[in-house]
Amino acid sequence: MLVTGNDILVPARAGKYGVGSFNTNNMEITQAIIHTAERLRSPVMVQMSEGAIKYGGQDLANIVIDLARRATVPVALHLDHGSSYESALKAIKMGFTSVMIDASHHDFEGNVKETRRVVEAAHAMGISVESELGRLGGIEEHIVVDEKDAFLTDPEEAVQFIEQTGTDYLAIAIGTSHGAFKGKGRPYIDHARIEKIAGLTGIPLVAHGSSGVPQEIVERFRKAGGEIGDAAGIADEDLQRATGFGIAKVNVDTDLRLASTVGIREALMANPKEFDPRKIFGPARDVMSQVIEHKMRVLGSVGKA
Ligand SMILES: O=C(COP(=O)(O)O)NO
Ligand SMILES: [Ca+2]
Ligand code: NA
Ligand SMILES: [Zn+2]
Repeated sequence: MLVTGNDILVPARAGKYGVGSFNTNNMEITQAIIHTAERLRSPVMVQMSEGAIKYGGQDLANIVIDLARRATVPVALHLDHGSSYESALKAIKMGFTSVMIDASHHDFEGNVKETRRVVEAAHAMGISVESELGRLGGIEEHIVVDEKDAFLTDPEEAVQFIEQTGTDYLAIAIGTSHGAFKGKGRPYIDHARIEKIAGLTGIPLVAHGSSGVPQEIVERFRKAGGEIGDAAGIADEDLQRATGFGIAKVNVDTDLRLASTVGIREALMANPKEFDPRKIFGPARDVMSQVIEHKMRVLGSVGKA
């Protein structure tokens, strides 16, 4: 069933488990996310960035909304990294049931102002809101945040920010970053900071940049002709510790990008004569499903629906 982000995340925070929020850009990715959630009886969030909206528009949103409505587990459609009030409102009009306003590149007051505007409008329409305090490293699709500017979330500021905005859930900067190269080897996650913020706040917390970049998938990507440097993601045990404190929404995009590309590359390599798109895009679903299943088991959302 199609539900709001709060319907999924408030129980997750209370139950100290995480729920995957997976980015989609087409039908096959959407099917892999929702069918795997149904198979494992797991709640799930499907998210579209502004880039995905540019790429697939209402067509893609309608695929997600229809699959979500027919799903036998709770599914929310979430706007990832909404960059403005207008973008958030447009997503709500498109049928999204959860929106992020990412105004974390503004100063505190600017972020509060923009976030509160979205919260008031979204709440008036029964939609829940994610906002962000602190700046992730790595590439945010429209904002390049280089290491020196990436600053971690201050726990006391987080309390103030939540009070002044009414945000339903909060993305915090705790050491993760977007993309396939999250720092040398195992990225540093500030568990003490997560524990402190969770201790001072009661709302679901969000971890961005939470792809694990499994080495097995990276190897398969290379073997199937893909080129990638020494890629690294967040370790499973780091995610498990984080969800134990209060991280309830866990964003995953890179793992599905790698998994779907592995499926397609392997299909093309194995059968040079193949030109039936179902035989080329279909295998991507299977590889993505394995990656999604692993993530849901790590987060503890299996059987929670
Ligand atoms: O935070 C993410 C995705 O992060 P990854 O690149 O680690 O999948 N989307 O908002
Ligand atoms: Ca941001
Ligand atoms: Na988001
Ligand atoms: Zn993100």
